[in-house]
Amino acid sequence: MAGLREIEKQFFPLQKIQDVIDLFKHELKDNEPNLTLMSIVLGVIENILTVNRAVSSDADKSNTLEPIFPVIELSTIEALYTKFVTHIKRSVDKTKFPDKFATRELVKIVSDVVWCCLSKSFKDRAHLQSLYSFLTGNKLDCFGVAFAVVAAFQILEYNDVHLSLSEDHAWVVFGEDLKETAEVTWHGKGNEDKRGQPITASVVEKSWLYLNGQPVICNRHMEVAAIVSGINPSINLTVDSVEMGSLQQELLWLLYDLGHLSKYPMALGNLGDLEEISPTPGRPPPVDIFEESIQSSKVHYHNQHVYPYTYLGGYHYRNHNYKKALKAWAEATNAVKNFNYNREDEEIYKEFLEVGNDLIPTMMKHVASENASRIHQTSISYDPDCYADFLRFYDGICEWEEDSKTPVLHITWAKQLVNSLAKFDPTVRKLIHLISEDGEESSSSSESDEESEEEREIIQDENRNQKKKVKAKKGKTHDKDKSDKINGQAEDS
Ligand SMILES: CC1(C)CN=C(N2CCN(c3ncnc4sc(C(F)(F)C(F)(F)F)cc34)CC2)S1
Repeated sequence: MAGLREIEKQFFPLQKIQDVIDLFKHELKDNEPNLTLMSIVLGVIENILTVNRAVSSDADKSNTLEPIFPVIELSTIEALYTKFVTHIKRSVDKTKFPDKFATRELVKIVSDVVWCCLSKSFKDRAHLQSLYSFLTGNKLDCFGVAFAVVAAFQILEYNDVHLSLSEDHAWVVFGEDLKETAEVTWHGKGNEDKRGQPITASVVEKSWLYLNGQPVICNRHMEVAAIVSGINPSINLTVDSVEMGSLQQELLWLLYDLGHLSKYPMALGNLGDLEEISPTPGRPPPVDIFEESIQSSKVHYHNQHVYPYTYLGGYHYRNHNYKKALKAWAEATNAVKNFNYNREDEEIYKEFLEVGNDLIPTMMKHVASENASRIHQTSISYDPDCYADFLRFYDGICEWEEDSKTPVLHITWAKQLVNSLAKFDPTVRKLIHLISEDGEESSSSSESDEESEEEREIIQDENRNQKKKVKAKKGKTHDKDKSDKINGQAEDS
């Protein structure tokens, strides 16, 4: 790939959101959309609208209706574009790699070409995902490094190297019919990077971090979807740039209409979140988009993705549809239960920790206070479906922990389970049938005192097991802050 093509230059200067949409529309018509150009353009705009927000000295535009979209000059973009292309072409001697397809050795070299320029400072800050961040600040986050490697291979004219995405990690696939894999970036904190290594079946099996072999394998158009999905409109922890959010939303609808989100559940989830914040007239409601995300995971990834359900659960929780939230969360643990939890799966652990120990307890409290004022029948604490989904949520967490090297549950989980369980009315606890996987039914019409006796046994078992586990864990290595918590708990309990 040489310098910018004449046709690309004609879109500049970019002066409004529509100009960016037009540029992306043009690039997406091409079977080799220019990843480097689009990443730099989005990075420049994001930087101006979130990091270095220009506030005019006279009437501060931010309090008028007038948009503050920056003017993006061709010269700015071309200088950065040339810098990246030159850096890549100067660092890789293609004559040594005559093959049409990339080799593992070449993937490692290109990963090193990106890696060697990175500053060792913070990597999990916001706005470090684009080539703009790489070229102006020598900083990239985990996703950004993997994307930069793929963009570099496009410049080197290899069309077999593509981005492979799980729900918390990125790597590349390459070679004839993409059957090779390689780590090109790091993951998480305190983990040695494994760059250059293949992702083997034993690493992938029952691993959420590698989605049990069902990652999103991108083509060039889905790689454009990944950089659009990776746009971060946040100005700070509480304020988002309206213009950046609108640009992301419109670009995601463009990609959606072209069919490039159909196999990308997280991008659909991101779009659903944006539609909740600011609905686009004539477009489907957020729940339909979250449903498409779930369907995409079912159809293309054997329902192994978890985030589609937590997107939906979060949406229903925020909108006080507590019954539907519980159903989505039960389906989320139904997906995660097939994995074995390990120390690199912390992100999904934190999701479920928040659901089990914050969102559900808050919901049950909220509902309890509502009960006083509302007719009982409609409340979730009287609804057997809700109770069943509540139990399925925890059953999935327990099955996730089974056979895992790293424990999931600790005393706080058991305490919150007991608190939430007690918020369901005793009558509702008689109305459900517990059917085990081998179809064996346990009677549900048992007398309440027998039932509550049985439940007391379950809870006592749980506490006994927890105490055993907590004692055992004292000697076992675990992720730092959790073991501190557990040891702390052990003292209290
Ligand atoms: C339901 C949620 C808690 C709300 N946001 C969620 N996101 C936000 C967006 N997000 C994503 N959205 C689009 N694409 C990707 S690729 C990716 C990743 F593979 F992990 C990477 F590349 F390592 F960072 C992450 C991610 C990660 C998950 S999950």
